[in-house]
Amino acid sequence: MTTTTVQCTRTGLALRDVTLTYPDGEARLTALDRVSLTVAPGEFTAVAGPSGSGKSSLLAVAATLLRPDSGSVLIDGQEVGALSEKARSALRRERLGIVFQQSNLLASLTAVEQLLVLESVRGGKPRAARERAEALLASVGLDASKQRRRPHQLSGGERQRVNIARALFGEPSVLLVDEPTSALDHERGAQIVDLLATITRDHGTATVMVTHDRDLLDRVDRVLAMHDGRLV
Ligand SMILES: Nc1ncnc2c1ncn2[C@@H]1O[C@H](COP(=O)(O)OP(=O)(O)OP(=O)(O)O)[C@@H](O)[C@H]1O
Repeated sequence: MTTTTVQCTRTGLALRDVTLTYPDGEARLTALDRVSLTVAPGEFTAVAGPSGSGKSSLLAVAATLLRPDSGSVLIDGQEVGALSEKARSALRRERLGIVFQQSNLLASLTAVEQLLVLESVRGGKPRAARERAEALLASVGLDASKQRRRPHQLSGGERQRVNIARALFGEPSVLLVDEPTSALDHERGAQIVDLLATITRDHGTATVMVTHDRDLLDRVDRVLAMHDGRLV
């Protein structure tokens, strides 16, 4: 019998010597060039760099959505490359929270339902799940009336808060966030980054935020610069 639930302690995220290439006509384009990175639980790391430097590719590999050509990815000490597709998706569900650049909220669902839909997939107890979803949304700054709104009735910053709460709903060890401030003005962007810093501390997540907003980098524990697929 194959076990899909991964039993391991929280040690965060590690990438070791990761290289990723994409097909580019006859040749291959190197998007990640021997990248190594460790993010401990409770640590908030930003990856900054110009457009095309490989930031989203780094996040996709860490999110186990792309397999690197070589090197390894460890989530809570578990080597991802060694896992079957089924075990990888279980690991993703149980260990990873992902906030994508585009808000991929479902148009017909209220904020609280965006979280509850995940629980219905998991088959948990509805009442406890609702209470937890409401508490999480409140903790990211959405009051009861906003929790009942659909995405088009919320501002960009509020939608981003729903995205973040949804990513936290599965109690992830590793939180991966792609350009969370790109659609926001400076003040709202700063509030979102401060929120991510608080979450990292309170939930003990190993958080990686990709950004090219240099003004917000003094709010994180560590900044890594990406250039031409390399971390420098
Ligand atoms: N699916 C793909 N097929 C081929 N090349 C790709 C693919 N995705 C990305 N690339 C290339 O890989 C390199 C890294 O892209 P990536 O999206 O990781 O950069 P980025 O730093 O996230 O950029 P941005 O800040 O503009 O989002 C770029 O040269 C890009 O053109």
